[in-house]
Amino acid sequence: MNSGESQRIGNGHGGKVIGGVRKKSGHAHRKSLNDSLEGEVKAFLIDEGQLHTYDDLTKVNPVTPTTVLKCLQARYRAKVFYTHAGCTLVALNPFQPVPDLYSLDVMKEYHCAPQPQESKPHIFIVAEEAYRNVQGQVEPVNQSLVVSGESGAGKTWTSRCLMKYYATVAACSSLLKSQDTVERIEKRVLDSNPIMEAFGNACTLRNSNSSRFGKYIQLQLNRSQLLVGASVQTYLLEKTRVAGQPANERNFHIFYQASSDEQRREWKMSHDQRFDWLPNAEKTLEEDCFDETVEAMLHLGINAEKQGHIFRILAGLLQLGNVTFCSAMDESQPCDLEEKSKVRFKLLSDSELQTCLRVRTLRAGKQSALFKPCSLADCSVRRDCLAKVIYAQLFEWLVTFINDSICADNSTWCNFIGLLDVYGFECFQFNNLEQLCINYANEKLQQHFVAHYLKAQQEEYVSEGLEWSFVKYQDNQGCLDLIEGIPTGVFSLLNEECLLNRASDAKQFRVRLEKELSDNGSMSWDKFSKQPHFTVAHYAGKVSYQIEGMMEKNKDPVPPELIYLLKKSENPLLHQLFADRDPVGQGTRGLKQVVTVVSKFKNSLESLMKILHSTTPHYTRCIKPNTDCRPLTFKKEEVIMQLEACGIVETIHISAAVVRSWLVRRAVRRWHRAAIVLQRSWRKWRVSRSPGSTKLHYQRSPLLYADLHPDHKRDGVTGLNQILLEST
Ligand SMILES: Nc1ncnc2c1ncn2[C@@H]1O[C@H](COP(=O)(O)OP(=O)(O)OP(=O)(O)O)[C@@H](O)[C@H]1O
Repeated sequence: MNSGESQRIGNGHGGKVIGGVRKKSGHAHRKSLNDSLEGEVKAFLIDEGQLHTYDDLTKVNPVTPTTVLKCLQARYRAKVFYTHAGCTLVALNPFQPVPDLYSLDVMKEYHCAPQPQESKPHIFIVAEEAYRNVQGQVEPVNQSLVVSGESGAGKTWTSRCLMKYYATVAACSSLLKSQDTVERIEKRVLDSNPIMEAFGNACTLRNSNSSRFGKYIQLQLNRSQLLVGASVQTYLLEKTRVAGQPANERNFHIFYQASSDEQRREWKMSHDQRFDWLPNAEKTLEEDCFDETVEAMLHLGINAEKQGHIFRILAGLLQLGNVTFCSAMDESQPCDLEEKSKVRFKLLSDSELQTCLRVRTLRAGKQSALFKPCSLADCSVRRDCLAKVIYAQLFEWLVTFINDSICADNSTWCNFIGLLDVYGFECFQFNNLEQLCINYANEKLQQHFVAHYLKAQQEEYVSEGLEWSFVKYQDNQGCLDLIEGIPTGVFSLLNEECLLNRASDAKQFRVRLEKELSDNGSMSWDKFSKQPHFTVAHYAGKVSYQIEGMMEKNKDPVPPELIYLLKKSENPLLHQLFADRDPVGQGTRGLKQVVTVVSKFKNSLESLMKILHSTTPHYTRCIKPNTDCRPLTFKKEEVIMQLEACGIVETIHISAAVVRSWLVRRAVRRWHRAAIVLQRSWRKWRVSRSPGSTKLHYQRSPLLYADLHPDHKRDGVTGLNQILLEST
């Protein structure tokens, strides 16, 4: 997401840009690649011809960064892009279409397979497992598919595949009498994608179709497990992009889609007018498909009239971006508008807009008001602020509209499968509030992963009376306390600072942080840095955050006079977007009702975590094999950094420990005996599957049966209440 105006480390070519944090020096990476090319590792790697056959990394022995990397590399070379890593599916991005990998036939194959987990690793296994869990009604019935990875790794692609899978296997409409495609709910659910991507994605240095927001999509299923609706929740749209794009990047796709020659004619804009907020317009991307966006909008009920309002707003924003200011001759007067800025904004009264951008209104009581000319810099800030607030509100309106169009009535659905597509860890040369929020979200998800899978599994074995040799895992609670702790976490202190009726002072805030948080092991400071900053040791690596500008970003103030102006717009949609907005309730210094960016983000993340905790999660880690997005190119250094950042080796260790240390080594004998009983009384068992394990639940203790049939062979173990099987 946004790194402000800061320059990013590397440019997508140098290999230092971080989505999954690059936490080690080059030297350290070389070391981790070569550390153990001896003994067991050497012996394992000797049979290079076989490495691509390891479809589950828990079968690799020994599990080291080198062995895991080599297997993935061999599979990639063999054009095998999915590999299990215990409870996680690793998806390597091929960066080119792979014929028949996601075809209808392949979907059917996985959907109809008696044991899908025995088929080749594929994202459809994850999809099918989740789907069968819903059918099996084993608690928790609702499912979450968590897709993570750095920018360009393939999260959006994966989410789209998953949605298409459910829209196919859980299709409801074939049962309906209406053949009208507009009516088809699954089509409408899929149509939400091009709209959200047009308005929320942009071409960045790392990905030509980068999602600039996080999203959680709930696919709603009825009692017969048919898709009857969906809802979308979005997080942290990078709205700063609308009013300024990092060098060599672009604005949101929709601006390019809607400013073709044909569209310009319609909006009465000259075909050669240049827009400051439309950089790199000469680049034509696959994503610039206006017709698809418009068609999807129509399907979802955004009719031609509403579309007209939307596109007029977008055209107005581009015009606004061309407004520039220069100092007035007389300093006591408002700044002048540059000559080229005298275009008409068309959405608001021109004279009122020009006043609002250049003159601050200070209210003293209800009646009297003082007018103060803004500085040159302030004028630009107000212009950008106007654009950001309009675009963010428009995006929110679209999401609400989409939800109204695809969400099923509460009485018609009973379970859901949620797809979470979130941004990976970010670490740029300069990091600010956006990165802190994103990295905080990743810490929460990592904790969820650890808590759900690792901790829960260890506890489960203990409660089942099974022998378990504990595997160490990294607990990131300390880091979370540092960020979200009340009253002395970074977020709380930041909010406190923002509520004080005084101008923000980065140095002062830095001193406050040091005073309150110096005993937290996850926080540190570079004593030689001139810029006020703090460094957080995230589970995926250290990230330094600039303090300058952080308070302003957190307050995200919108001058009340801009909101008053927007409320008066003659564009019905723009008017509607701001009709209920209280102009003074937001971002005005000193007011209690200030809702800061971090408190909003923390609240929405807490709701998301609650949902995730109430579901059975399935994790997919997307890996970007090279930073240049080149087809079928595997850069070891790039991959290993991502594997380390998402803790995949640790995950494999634990999954492998689960399988080897007790499933196979100690308790397999008991399972041999129980299996035969299972075959006879299968119907009495309920099966729940997640990658890496299968659980069979029975009302009575499986141990009762364990002694009856001593000679049957399968890999698994009986606990006190469950039988756990190793997935093959
Ligand atoms: N399975 C796949 N097969 C073919 N191409 C793929 C696959 N996955 C990803 N890609 C290619 O990689 C590009 C980047 O993928 P995607 O947009 O899904 O990344 P992302 O992780 O969502 O990135 P961001 O966080 O920036 O949104 C896609 O536009 C597509 O060209």
